[in-house]
Amino acid sequence: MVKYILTPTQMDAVNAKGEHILVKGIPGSGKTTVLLTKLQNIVEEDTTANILFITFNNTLQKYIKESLQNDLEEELQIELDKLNVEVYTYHKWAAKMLHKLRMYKDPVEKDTFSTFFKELKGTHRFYTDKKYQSFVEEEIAWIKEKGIKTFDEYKDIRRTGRGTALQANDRKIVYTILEAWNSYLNAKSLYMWQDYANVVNDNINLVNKNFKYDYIFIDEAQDLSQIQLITLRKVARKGIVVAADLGQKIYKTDFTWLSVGIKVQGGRTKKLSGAFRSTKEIMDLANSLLKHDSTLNPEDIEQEYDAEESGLIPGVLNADSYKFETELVAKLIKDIQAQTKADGWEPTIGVLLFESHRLDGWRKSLYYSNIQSEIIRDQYGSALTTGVKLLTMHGAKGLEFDYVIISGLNDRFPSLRNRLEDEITHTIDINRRLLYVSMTRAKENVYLTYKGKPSRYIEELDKNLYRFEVQ
Ligand SMILES: Nc1ncnc2c1ncn2[C@@H]1O[C@H](COP(=O)(O)OP(=O)(O)OP(=O)(O)O)[C@@H](O)[C@H]1O
Repeated sequence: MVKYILTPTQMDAVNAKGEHILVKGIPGSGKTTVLLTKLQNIVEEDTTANILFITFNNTLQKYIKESLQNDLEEELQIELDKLNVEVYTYHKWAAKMLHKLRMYKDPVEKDTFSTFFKELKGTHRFYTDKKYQSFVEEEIAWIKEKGIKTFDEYKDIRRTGRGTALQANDRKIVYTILEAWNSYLNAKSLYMWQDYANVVNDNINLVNKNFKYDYIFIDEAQDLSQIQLITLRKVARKGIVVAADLGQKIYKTDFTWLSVGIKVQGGRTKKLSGAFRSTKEIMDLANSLLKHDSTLNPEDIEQEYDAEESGLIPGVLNADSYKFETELVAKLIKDIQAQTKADGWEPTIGVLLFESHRLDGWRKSLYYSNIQSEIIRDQYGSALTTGVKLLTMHGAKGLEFDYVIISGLNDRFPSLRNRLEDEITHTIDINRRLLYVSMTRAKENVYLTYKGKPSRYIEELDKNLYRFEVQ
Protein backbone atom coordinates (compact mmCIF):
# COMPACT_ATOMS: atom_id res chain seq x y z
CA MET A 1 0.00 0.00 0.00
CA VAL A 2 2.72 2.46 0.91
CA LYS A 3 5.32 4.03 -1.31
CA TYR A 4 7.95 3.86 1.40
CA ILE A 5 9.38 1.17 3.63
CA LEU A 6 7.74 0.76 7.00
CA THR A 7 10.07 0.99 9.99
CA PRO A 8 10.74 -2.11 12.13
CA THR A 9 8.42 -0.82 14.88
CA GLN A 10 5.68 -0.12 12.34
CA MET A 11 6.14 -3.61 10.84
CA ASP A 12 6.03 -5.13 14.30
CA ALA A 13 2.65 -3.42 14.88
CA VAL A 14 1.37 -4.50 11.46
CA ASN A 15 2.34 -8.12 12.12
CA ALA A 16 1.16 -8.25 15.75
CA LYS A 17 -1.28 -11.07 16.32
CA GLY A 18 -3.91 -11.24 19.02
CA GLU A 19 -7.42 -10.22 19.89
CA HIS A 20 -6.58 -6.75 21.16
CA ILE A 21 -3.86 -4.49 19.75
CA LEU A 22 -3.17 -0.88 20.74
CA VAL A 23 -1.00 1.22 18.42
CA LYS A 24 0.40 4.27 20.21
CA GLY A 25 2.55 7.09 18.89
CA ILE A 26 2.98 10.82 18.49
CA PRO A 27 1.49 12.76 15.54
CA GLY A 28 2.81 11.48 12.24
CA SER A 29 4.34 8.32 13.71
CA GLY A 30 2.28 6.24 11.31
CA LYS A 31 -0.66 4.97 13.39
CA THR A 32 -3.17 5.32 10.55
CA THR A 33 -0.61 3.89 8.12
CA VAL A 34 -0.20 0.81 10.35
CA LEU A 35 -3.97 0.34 10.61
CA LEU A 36 -4.48 0.61 6.86
CA THR A 37 -1.58 -1.74 6.09
CA LYS A 38 -2.86 -4.28 8.60
CA LEU A 39 -6.32 -4.08 7.06
CA GLN A 40 -4.85 -4.67 3.61
CA ASN A 41 -2.90 -7.68 4.79
CA ILE A 42 -6.08 -9.20 6.19
CA VAL A 43 -8.06 -8.77 2.97
CA GLU A 44 -5.13 -9.99 0.92
CA GLU A 45 -5.33 -13.25 2.87
CA ASP A 46 -9.10 -13.42 2.93
CA THR A 47 -11.15 -11.24 0.61
CA THR A 48 -14.35 -12.22 2.41
CA ALA A 49 -13.26 -10.88 5.83
CA ASN A 50 -15.83 -8.58 7.45
CA ILE A 51 -14.10 -5.42 8.59
CA LEU A 52 -15.34 -2.21 10.18
CA PHE A 53 -13.00 0.81 10.23
CA ILE A 54 -14.16 3.56 12.60
CA THR A 55 -12.92 7.07 11.91
CA PHE A 56 -13.61 10.11 14.05
CA ASN A 57 -15.59 12.48 11.85
CA ASN A 58 -17.17 12.75 8.41
CA THR A 59 -14.13 14.43 6.86
CA LEU A 60 -11.89 11.60 8.06
CA GLN A 61 -14.38 9.00 6.89
CA LYS A 62 -14.10 10.39 3.36
CA TYR A 63 -10.31 10.76 3.61
CA ILE A 64 -9.73 7.19 4.86
CA LYS A 65 -12.14 5.72 2.34
CA GLU A 66 -10.42 7.49 -0.54
CA SER A 67 -6.93 6.56 0.70
CA LEU A 68 -7.97 2.94 1.16
CA GLN A 69 -9.64 2.84 -2.25
CA ASN A 70 -6.49 4.17 -3.95
CA ASP A 71 -4.15 1.83 -2.08
CA LEU A 72 -6.27 -1.29 -2.63
CA GLU A 73 -6.55 -0.61 -6.35
CA GLU A 74 -2.87 0.21 -6.73
CA GLU A 75 -1.42 -2.56 -4.63
CA LEU A 76 -3.92 -5.41 -4.80
CA GLN A 77 -6.02 -4.46 -7.84
CA ILE A 78 -9.12 -4.89 -5.68
CA GLU A 79 -12.03 -2.47 -5.52
CA LEU A 80 -13.13 -1.45 -2.06
CA ASP A 81 -16.80 -1.87 -3.03
CA LYS A 82 -16.21 -5.57 -3.76
CA LEU A 83 -14.97 -6.23 -0.22
CA ASN A 84 -16.84 -6.53 3.07
CA VAL A 85 -15.04 -3.49 4.40
CA GLU A 86 -17.01 -0.60 5.87
CA VAL A 87 -15.59 2.80 6.83
CA TYR A 88 -17.84 4.76 9.18
CA THR A 89 -17.86 7.28 11.95
CA TYR A 90 -19.17 5.72 15.15
CA HIS A 91 -22.35 7.70 14.93
CA LYS A 92 -23.13 6.68 11.34
CA TRP A 93 -22.39 3.07 12.16
CA ALA A 94 -24.64 3.10 15.24
CA ALA A 95 -27.40 4.83 13.27
CA LYS A 96 -27.15 2.10 10.64
CA MET A 97 -27.42 -0.63 13.30
CA LEU A 98 -30.44 1.03 14.89
CA HIS A 99 -32.17 1.56 11.53
CA LYS A 100 -31.79 -2.13 10.75
CA LEU A 101 -33.11 -3.08 14.20
CA ARG A 102 -35.99 -0.58 13.81
CA MET A 103 -34.87 1.30 16.90
CA TYR A 104 -33.68 4.45 15.21
CA LYS A 105 -34.68 7.89 16.46
CA ASP A 106 -33.45 11.26 15.24
CA PRO A 107 -30.82 13.11 17.27
CA VAL A 108 -31.64 16.23 19.27
CA GLU A 109 -31.03 19.66 17.77
CA LYS A 110 -28.41 22.00 19.19
CA ASP A 111 -30.91 23.90 21.35
CA THR A 112 -33.22 21.05 22.43
CA PHE A 113 -31.60 20.79 25.85
CA SER A 114 -31.83 24.51 26.38
CA THR A 115 -35.57 24.51 25.58
CA PHE A 116 -36.07 21.65 28.04
CA PHE A 117 -33.90 23.25 30.71
CA LYS A 118 -35.75 26.57 30.65
CA GLU A 119 -38.96 24.82 31.69
CA LEU A 120 -37.41 23.28 34.79
CA LYS A 121 -38.31 24.64 38.21
CA GLY A 122 -36.32 24.28 41.42
CA THR A 123 -34.39 26.13 44.09
CA HIS A 124 -30.96 24.52 43.69
CA ARG A 125 -28.32 26.68 41.97
CA PHE A 126 -28.44 24.43 38.89
CA TYR A 127 -31.99 25.66 38.26
CA THR A 128 -31.65 29.26 39.36
CA ASP A 129 -28.26 30.22 37.94
CA LYS A 130 -28.18 30.15 34.15
CA LYS A 131 -24.46 29.58 33.99
CA TYR A 132 -24.96 25.98 35.11
CA GLN A 133 -27.00 24.99 32.07
CA SER A 134 -24.11 23.91 29.87
CA PHE A 135 -22.41 22.36 32.90
CA VAL A 136 -25.45 20.17 33.61
CA GLU A 137 -25.82 19.30 29.92
CA GLU A 138 -22.16 18.23 29.75
CA GLU A 139 -22.47 16.27 32.98
CA ILE A 140 -25.46 14.36 31.58
CA ALA A 141 -23.50 13.68 28.38
CA TRP A 142 -20.62 12.44 30.54
CA ILE A 143 -22.92 10.07 32.48
CA LYS A 144 -24.26 8.64 29.23
CA GLU A 145 -20.80 8.37 27.69
CA LYS A 146 -19.70 6.31 30.67
CA GLY A 147 -22.70 4.00 30.12
CA ILE A 148 -24.00 4.74 33.63
CA LYS A 149 -27.56 3.55 34.07
CA THR A 150 -28.52 4.18 37.71
CA PHE A 151 -28.03 6.85 40.34
CA ASP A 152 -26.25 4.30 42.54
CA GLU A 153 -23.58 3.86 39.87
CA TYR A 154 -23.22 7.63 39.46
CA LYS A 155 -23.25 8.78 43.06
CA ASP A 156 -19.83 7.47 44.09
CA ILE A 157 -17.96 7.37 40.80
CA ARG A 158 -14.55 8.99 40.91
CA ARG A 159 -14.13 12.07 38.73
CA THR A 160 -11.10 13.49 37.07
CA GLY A 161 -10.99 16.81 35.26
CA ARG A 162 -14.29 18.65 35.30
CA GLY A 163 -17.04 17.84 37.75
CA THR A 164 -14.63 17.24 40.62
CA ALA A 165 -16.35 19.85 42.77
CA LEU A 166 -19.75 18.13 42.67
CA GLN A 167 -21.15 17.43 46.13
CA ALA A 168 -23.44 14.46 46.89
CA ASN A 169 -26.55 16.62 46.70
CA ASP A 170 -25.40 18.17 43.41
CA ARG A 171 -25.13 14.71 41.93
CA LYS A 172 -28.64 13.92 43.09
CA ILE A 173 -29.95 17.03 41.33
CA VAL A 174 -28.00 16.24 38.14
CA TYR A 175 -29.50 12.77 38.13
CA THR A 176 -33.02 14.07 38.70
CA ILE A 177 -32.58 16.42 35.73
CA LEU A 178 -31.22 13.52 33.66
CA GLU A 179 -34.32 11.45 34.38
CA ALA A 180 -36.60 14.33 33.43
CA TRP A 181 -34.54 14.84 30.26
CA ASN A 182 -34.88 11.15 29.35
CA SER A 183 -38.68 11.38 29.70
CA TYR A 184 -38.68 14.54 27.60
CA LEU A 185 -36.65 12.81 24.87
CA ASN A 186 -38.88 9.79 25.01
CA ALA A 187 -42.01 11.87 24.56
CA LYS A 188 -40.47 13.61 21.54
CA SER A 189 -39.00 10.36 20.20
CA LEU A 190 -35.47 11.73 20.06
CA TYR A 191 -32.04 10.51 21.12
CA MET A 192 -29.28 12.53 22.66
CA TRP A 193 -26.08 11.86 20.66
CA GLN A 194 -24.72 9.79 23.52
CA ASP A 195 -27.82 7.57 23.53
CA TYR A 196 -26.93 5.81 20.28
CA ALA A 197 -24.05 3.86 21.80
CA ASN A 198 -26.14 3.01 24.87
CA VAL A 199 -29.00 1.64 22.76
CA VAL A 200 -26.51 -0.39 20.70
CA ASN A 201 -25.03 -1.72 23.94
CA ASP A 202 -28.44 -2.58 25.38
CA ASN A 203 -29.14 -4.59 22.22
CA ILE A 204 -25.69 -5.98 21.62
CA ASN A 205 -26.92 -9.57 21.24
CA LEU A 206 -29.30 -8.54 18.47
CA VAL A 207 -26.55 -6.54 16.79
CA ASN A 208 -24.22 -9.52 16.93
CA LYS A 209 -26.90 -11.83 15.59
CA ASN A 210 -27.55 -9.59 12.60
CA PHE A 211 -24.08 -8.28 11.82
CA LYS A 212 -20.85 -10.18 11.79
CA TYR A 213 -17.62 -8.25 12.11
CA ASP A 214 -14.37 -10.20 12.17
CA TYR A 215 -12.11 -7.21 12.73
CA ILE A 216 -12.70 -3.72 14.03
CA PHE A 217 -10.18 -0.94 13.44
CA ILE A 218 -10.49 2.31 15.39
CA ASP A 219 -8.45 5.39 14.54
CA GLU A 220 -8.22 8.40 16.92
CA ALA A 221 -9.61 6.19 19.69
CA GLN A 222 -8.50 8.64 22.41
CA ASP A 223 -11.59 10.73 21.67
CA LEU A 224 -14.21 7.98 21.63
CA SER A 225 -16.36 7.48 24.71
CA GLN A 226 -16.30 4.57 27.13
CA ILE A 227 -19.63 3.18 25.95
CA GLN A 228 -18.67 3.51 22.27
CA LEU A 229 -15.45 1.56 22.83
CA ILE A 230 -17.26 -1.09 24.89
CA THR A 231 -19.76 -1.74 22.09
CA LEU A 232 -17.04 -1.93 19.43
CA ARG A 233 -15.06 -4.36 21.56
CA LYS A 234 -18.17 -6.51 21.94
CA VAL A 235 -18.85 -6.77 18.19
CA ALA A 236 -15.29 -7.69 17.18
CA ARG A 237 -15.23 -11.48 16.71
CA LYS A 238 -11.59 -12.00 15.88
CA GLY A 239 -9.77 -8.84 16.76
CA ILE A 240 -9.85 -5.15 17.54
CA VAL A 241 -7.00 -2.85 16.51
CA VAL A 242 -6.97 0.57 18.10
CA ALA A 243 -4.80 3.62 17.38
CA ALA A 244 -4.59 6.35 20.00
CA ASP A 245 -2.47 9.26 21.25
CA LEU A 246 -3.33 10.98 24.54
CA GLY A 247 -1.45 14.11 23.50
CA GLN A 248 -4.04 14.53 20.73
CA LYS A 249 -7.08 14.18 22.97
CA ILE A 250 -9.37 17.10 22.08
CA TYR A 251 -12.76 15.96 23.39
CA LYS A 252 -13.88 15.48 26.95
CA THR A 253 -14.56 11.75 26.90
CA ASP A 254 -13.11 9.80 29.76
CA PHE A 255 -12.15 6.10 29.82
CA THR A 256 -9.33 3.73 30.62
CA TRP A 257 -8.45 0.66 28.55
CA LEU A 258 -9.36 -1.43 31.57
CA SER A 259 -12.79 0.21 31.86
CA VAL A 260 -13.62 -0.60 28.22
CA GLY A 261 -12.29 -4.17 28.44
CA ILE A 262 -9.56 -3.71 25.83
CA LYS A 263 -6.50 -5.56 27.05
CA VAL A 264 -3.41 -3.54 26.26
CA GLN A 265 -0.82 -4.91 28.66
CA GLY A 266 2.43 -6.50 27.65
CA GLY A 267 3.01 -7.19 24.00
CA ARG A 268 -0.43 -5.98 23.03
CA THR A 269 0.67 -2.35 23.00
CA LYS A 270 2.82 -1.30 20.07
CA LYS A 271 4.49 2.04 20.56
CA LEU A 272 5.67 3.60 17.32
CA SER A 273 8.80 5.68 17.31
CA GLY A 274 9.76 8.42 14.87
CA ALA A 275 7.54 10.99 13.16
CA PHE A 276 7.29 11.19 9.41
CA ARG A 277 4.97 14.07 8.68
CA SER A 278 6.32 17.26 10.22
CA THR A 279 9.85 18.63 10.23
CA LYS A 280 11.91 18.63 13.38
CA GLU A 281 11.31 22.39 13.72
CA ILE A 282 7.53 21.93 13.68
CA MET A 283 7.66 19.06 16.18
CA ASP A 284 9.98 20.99 18.50
CA LEU A 285 7.68 24.01 18.49
CA ALA A 286 4.54 21.87 18.99
CA ASN A 287 6.21 20.06 21.88
CA SER A 288 7.24 23.32 23.52
CA LEU A 289 3.49 24.01 23.71
CA LEU A 290 2.33 20.54 24.80
CA LYS A 291 4.71 20.44 27.71
CA HIS A 292 2.43 22.97 29.48
CA ASP A 293 -0.34 20.35 29.65
CA SER A 294 -1.37 19.74 33.26
CA THR A 295 -2.42 16.09 32.85
CA LEU A 296 0.04 14.39 30.55
CA ASN A 297 2.93 12.41 31.96
CA PRO A 298 6.33 13.26 30.50
CA GLU A 299 6.33 9.85 28.79
CA ASP A 300 3.10 10.79 27.00
CA ILE A 301 4.86 13.77 25.49
CA GLU A 302 7.27 11.60 23.65
CA GLN A 303 10.45 13.09 22.35
CA GLU A 304 11.42 10.38 19.92
CA TYR A 305 11.31 12.08 16.59
CA ASP A 306 14.98 11.88 15.70
CA ALA A 307 14.18 10.39 12.33
CA GLU A 308 12.59 13.69 11.39
CA GLU A 309 14.23 15.87 8.80
CA SER A 310 15.14 19.46 9.41
CA GLY A 311 13.26 22.18 7.53
CA LEU A 312 12.01 25.76 7.60
CA ILE A 313 11.62 27.92 10.71
CA PRO A 314 7.95 28.25 11.76
CA GLY A 315 6.44 31.74 11.95
CA VAL A 316 4.25 33.69 14.37
CA LEU A 317 2.64 36.72 12.76
CA ASN A 318 0.80 39.57 14.41
CA ALA A 319 -1.56 42.08 12.75
CA ASP A 320 -3.46 45.10 14.06
CA SER A 321 -6.94 44.11 12.95
CA TYR A 322 -8.97 41.29 11.43
CA LYS A 323 -8.62 42.94 8.00
CA PHE A 324 -4.84 43.07 8.34
CA GLU A 325 -4.75 39.49 9.59
CA THR A 326 -6.56 38.15 6.52
CA GLU A 327 -4.32 40.26 4.26
CA LEU A 328 -1.27 38.93 6.03
CA VAL A 329 -2.46 35.35 5.52
CA ALA A 330 -3.18 36.10 1.85
CA LYS A 331 0.36 37.41 1.42
CA LEU A 332 1.77 34.36 3.17
CA ILE A 333 -0.17 32.03 0.86
CA LYS A 334 1.07 33.91 -2.20
CA ASP A 335 4.67 33.70 -0.97
CA ILE A 336 4.35 29.95 -0.35
CA GLN A 337 2.76 29.41 -3.75
CA ALA A 338 5.44 31.46 -5.52
CA GLN A 339 8.24 29.60 -3.76
CA THR A 340 6.84 26.12 -4.37
CA LYS A 341 6.05 27.01 -8.00
CA ALA A 342 9.66 28.05 -8.47
CA ASP A 343 10.65 24.68 -6.97
CA GLY A 344 8.32 22.90 -9.40
CA TRP A 345 5.47 21.69 -7.23
CA GLU A 346 2.03 22.73 -5.95
CA PRO A 347 1.34 22.38 -2.23
CA THR A 348 -1.73 21.78 -0.10
CA ILE A 349 -2.18 24.73 2.25
CA GLY A 350 -4.54 24.30 5.19
CA VAL A 351 -5.88 27.50 6.78
CA LEU A 352 -7.29 26.49 10.16
CA LEU A 353 -9.67 28.48 12.35
CA PHE A 354 -11.24 27.68 15.70
CA GLU A 355 -14.76 28.77 14.82
CA SER A 356 -16.64 27.14 12.00
CA HIS A 357 -18.90 30.17 11.36
CA ARG A 358 -15.85 32.23 10.33
CA LEU A 359 -14.89 29.96 7.44
CA ASP A 360 -17.15 31.64 4.87
CA GLY A 361 -15.96 35.14 5.82
CA TRP A 362 -12.34 34.07 5.47
CA ARG A 363 -13.06 32.47 2.13
CA LYS A 364 -14.48 35.78 0.91
CA SER A 365 -11.56 37.78 2.28
CA LEU A 366 -9.06 35.47 0.56
CA TYR A 367 -11.09 35.69 -2.63
CA TYR A 368 -10.81 39.52 -2.57
CA SER A 369 -7.04 39.00 -2.39
CA ASN A 370 -7.27 36.78 -5.50
CA ILE A 371 -6.90 33.52 -3.66
CA GLN A 372 -9.26 30.67 -4.48
CA SER A 373 -9.93 28.36 -1.56
CA GLU A 374 -12.08 25.36 -0.77
CA ILE A 375 -13.88 24.80 2.52
CA ILE A 376 -13.48 21.32 4.02
CA ARG A 377 -16.47 20.52 6.19
CA ASP A 378 -18.16 17.15 6.76
CA GLN A 379 -18.16 15.35 3.42
CA TYR A 380 -17.37 18.50 1.45
CA GLY A 381 -13.97 19.45 0.12
CA SER A 382 -10.91 17.23 -0.14
CA ALA A 383 -7.67 17.21 1.79
CA LEU A 384 -6.15 14.99 -0.88
CA THR A 385 -6.07 17.60 -3.66
CA THR A 386 -3.67 20.54 -3.89
CA GLY A 387 -4.65 24.17 -3.23
CA VAL A 388 -5.84 26.30 -0.32
CA LYS A 389 -8.20 24.57 2.11
CA LEU A 390 -10.17 26.32 4.84
CA LEU A 391 -11.31 24.24 7.79
CA THR A 392 -11.74 24.22 11.53
CA MET A 393 -9.03 23.08 13.91
CA HIS A 394 -11.30 20.24 15.06
CA GLY A 395 -11.97 19.30 11.42
CA ALA A 396 -8.23 19.02 10.74
CA LYS A 397 -7.87 16.05 13.12
CA GLY A 398 -6.13 13.16 11.36
CA LEU A 399 -5.47 15.14 8.15
CA GLU A 400 -2.22 16.58 6.78
CA PHE A 401 -1.19 19.52 4.62
CA ASP A 402 2.13 20.66 3.19
CA TYR A 403 1.71 24.05 4.88
CA VAL A 404 -0.57 24.94 7.76
CA ILE A 405 -1.64 28.44 8.76
CA ILE A 406 -3.57 28.68 12.04
CA SER A 407 -5.35 32.01 12.39
CA GLY A 408 -7.36 33.82 15.03
CA LEU A 409 -4.96 32.97 17.87
CA ASN A 410 -5.64 36.16 19.81
CA ASP A 411 -6.21 36.58 23.54
CA ARG A 412 -9.85 35.41 23.19
CA PHE A 413 -8.63 31.88 22.45
CA PRO A 414 -9.44 29.84 24.43
CA SER A 415 -12.70 31.39 25.50
CA LEU A 416 -13.32 30.83 29.21
CA ARG A 417 -16.67 32.62 29.15
CA ASN A 418 -19.34 30.80 31.20
CA ARG A 419 -16.77 28.29 32.39
CA LEU A 420 -17.00 27.31 36.02
CA GLU A 421 -13.93 27.46 38.26
CA ASP A 422 -13.19 23.71 38.21
CA GLU A 423 -13.48 23.54 34.42
CA ILE A 424 -10.98 26.25 33.59
CA THR A 425 -7.76 24.21 33.70
CA HIS A 426 -9.46 21.45 31.75
CA THR A 427 -10.68 23.88 29.06
CA ILE A 428 -7.21 25.39 28.76
CA ASP A 429 -5.63 21.93 28.44
CA ILE A 430 -8.06 20.65 25.86
CA ASN A 431 -7.69 23.70 23.60
CA ARG A 432 -3.90 23.55 23.93
CA ARG A 433 -4.04 19.99 22.64
CA LEU A 434 -6.29 21.19 19.83
CA LEU A 435 -3.63 23.69 18.82
CA TYR A 436 -0.96 20.98 19.12
CA VAL A 437 -2.99 18.68 16.83
CA SER A 438 -3.46 21.57 14.39
CA MET A 439 0.26 22.42 14.29
CA THR A 440 1.27 18.81 13.73
CA ARG A 441 -0.87 18.58 10.58
CA ALA A 442 1.92 20.48 8.78
CA LYS A 443 4.60 18.77 6.74
CA GLU A 444 6.79 21.64 5.50
CA ASN A 445 5.97 24.54 7.77
CA VAL A 446 3.45 26.05 10.17
CA TYR A 447 2.44 29.70 10.75
CA LEU A 448 0.38 31.03 13.64
CA THR A 449 -1.38 34.37 13.22
CA TYR A 450 -3.39 36.69 15.46
CA LYS A 451 -4.70 40.22 15.63
CA GLY A 452 -4.07 42.45 18.63
CA LYS A 453 -2.97 40.58 21.74
CA PRO A 454 -1.73 36.97 21.56
CA SER A 455 -3.42 33.88 22.96
CA ARG A 456 -1.87 32.43 26.13
CA TYR A 457 -0.66 29.56 23.94
CA ILE A 458 1.45 31.87 21.77
CA GLU A 459 3.12 33.04 24.99
CA GLU A 460 3.77 29.41 25.98
CA LEU A 461 5.70 28.59 22.78
CA ASP A 462 9.48 28.54 23.05
CA LYS A 463 10.50 31.89 21.57
CA ASN A 464 13.74 30.46 20.19
CA LEU A 465 11.84 28.13 17.90
CA TYR A 466 9.94 30.54 15.65
CA ARG A 467 10.37 33.74 13.72
CA PHE A 468 8.15 36.60 14.89
CA GLU A 469 6.76 39.22 12.51
CA VAL A 470 4.52 42.22 13.13
CA GLN A 471 2.50 43.62 10.26
N1 LIG B 1 7.90 4.60 7.46
C1 LIG B 1 7.52 5.74 6.88
N2 LIG B 1 8.33 6.39 6.02
C2 LIG B 1 7.97 7.52 5.42
N3 LIG B 1 6.76 8.12 5.59
C3 LIG B 1 5.89 7.53 6.44
C4 LIG B 1 6.23 6.32 7.14
N4 LIG B 1 5.16 5.98 7.91
C5 LIG B 1 4.21 6.93 7.73
N5 LIG B 1 4.63 7.85 6.85
C6 LIG B 1 3.91 9.05 6.38
O1 LIG B 1 3.83 9.95 7.50
C7 LIG B 1 2.61 10.63 7.53
C8 LIG B 1 1.92 10.39 8.85
O2 LIG B 1 1.47 9.06 8.94
P1 LIG B 1 0.09 8.69 9.64
O3 LIG B 1 -0.98 9.60 9.17
O4 LIG B 1 -0.10 7.23 9.49
O5 LIG B 1 0.49 9.04 11.13
P2 LIG B 1 -0.46 9.07 12.44
O6 LIG B 1 0.36 8.56 13.56
O7 LIG B 1 -1.74 8.39 12.17
O8 LIG B 1 -0.64 10.64 12.57
P3 LIG B 1 -1.70 11.51 13.44
O9 LIG B 1 -1.87 10.84 14.75
O10 LIG B 1 -0.99 12.82 13.56
O11 LIG B 1 -2.94 11.65 12.63
C9 LIG B 1 1.83 10.15 6.33
O12 LIG B 1 2.01 11.05 5.28
C10 LIG B 1 2.45 8.82 6.02
O13 LIG B 1 2.29 8.49 4.65
